[in-house]
Amino acid sequence: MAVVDIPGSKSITARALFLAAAADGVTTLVRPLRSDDTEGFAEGLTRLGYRVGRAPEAWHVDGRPQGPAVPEADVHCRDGATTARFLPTLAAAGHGRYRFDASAQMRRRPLLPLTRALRDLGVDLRHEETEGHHPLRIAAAGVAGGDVTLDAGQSSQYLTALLLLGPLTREGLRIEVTDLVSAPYVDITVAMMRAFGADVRRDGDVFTVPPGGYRATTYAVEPDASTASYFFAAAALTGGEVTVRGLGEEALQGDLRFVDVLRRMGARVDVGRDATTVSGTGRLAGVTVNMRDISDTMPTLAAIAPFASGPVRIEAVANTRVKECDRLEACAENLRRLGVQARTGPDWIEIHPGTPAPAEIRTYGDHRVVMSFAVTSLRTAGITFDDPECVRKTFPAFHDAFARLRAALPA
Ligand SMILES: O=C(O)C1=C[C@@H](OP(=O)(O)O)[C@@H](O)[C@H](O)C1
Ligand SMILES: C=C(OP(=O)(O)O)C(=O)O
Repeated sequence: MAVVDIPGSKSITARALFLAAAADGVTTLVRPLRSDDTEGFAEGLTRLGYRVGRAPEAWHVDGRPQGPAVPEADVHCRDGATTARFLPTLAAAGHGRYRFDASAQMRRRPLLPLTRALRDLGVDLRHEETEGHHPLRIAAAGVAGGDVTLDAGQSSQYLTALLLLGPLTREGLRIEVTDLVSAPYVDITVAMMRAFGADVRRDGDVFTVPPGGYRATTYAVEPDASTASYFFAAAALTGGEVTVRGLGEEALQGDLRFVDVLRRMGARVDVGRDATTVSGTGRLAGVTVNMRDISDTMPTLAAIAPFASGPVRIEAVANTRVKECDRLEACAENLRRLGVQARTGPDWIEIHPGTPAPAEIRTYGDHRVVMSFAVTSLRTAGITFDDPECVRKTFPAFHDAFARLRAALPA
């Protein structure tokens, strides 16, 4: 039996940094995630003139409701889509000239529906090279607010960015959403905005956010539920038992629902008040599952799928093609490298039972490809990675933590 402490949620840390920066007063973030994505977010805030103190257990942010403290800044968002989509939106509410760029990987990822919506709201925003991609420049002069229509069918982060902006506008925002993927992430956003003193109303597809800003607070960051999926999958695969502390009934993150998929496949699952336990039963059934709400866990399921007694089909995950890499193709390609049959369609992947053979996994710089196939390696000797350290994006100490887990699970 293993009891695991998982690092803080990337999504919650990123939102908390935005909210803290925009709030009136000093916010304390307890147990934030320390990883490339969140350090990059904090670094971006520092570039914009915010004071962010990063002590080991807690981060302290001096909020500035009036916006960035510097009239000009050049911000590098690294690989983080939360940074690359939320920070320009925060800057737009201030006054100054700001340039944002990102890594080659993040430059390939889209953000046009968001930048279009910001322009519709009167923001002077220009893409420097390719329309809808980083790098971009903003001549910020505050945002009046008003009505805007948004297609968030490719990424919920566009909607999160606009919602976070709402209280910082002069008149508030009314956002009509025509499509929405990864919906539980929007629930995280709304819950956290409320924790920072803002009001959000939802009536079907319409979100209304009145003006009024945010209040500083002390905010404790939950463990990351997407990261926890590798540890839960490991229990289901090996017949071991894994308890993740700090993720229970009250968890904000939709990705905790991954345990329901494991339960359908045959694992025993107990979601308690403040912890979740998965026990493998030796049974792993095939399953057809719609993962539109929890697609960060698609690679986790794909990586244990060959060990199921029947085919595993994962549907409604077209958006995973515009993540750190094209995850549908990366998963299928790597499964085939292991000698497992896998097929993909526009928004699905189907994996057949098989016995994975040793191979090198092509990671495409995607942390989730590494962490997912590390689970496969619990039952397949000789799996290596061309870039194992890309886990730094969300979990720099993953390999040590996973080695400890391996030692605690049935061989
Ligand atoms: O808002 C967030 O923090 C996130 C939303 C999801 O992205 P999409 O909405 O682009 O699917 C998720 O995949 C990502 O890891 C984090
Ligand atoms: C898609 C991911 O990250 P982001 O979109 O925040 O870069 C992820 O962590 O799986």
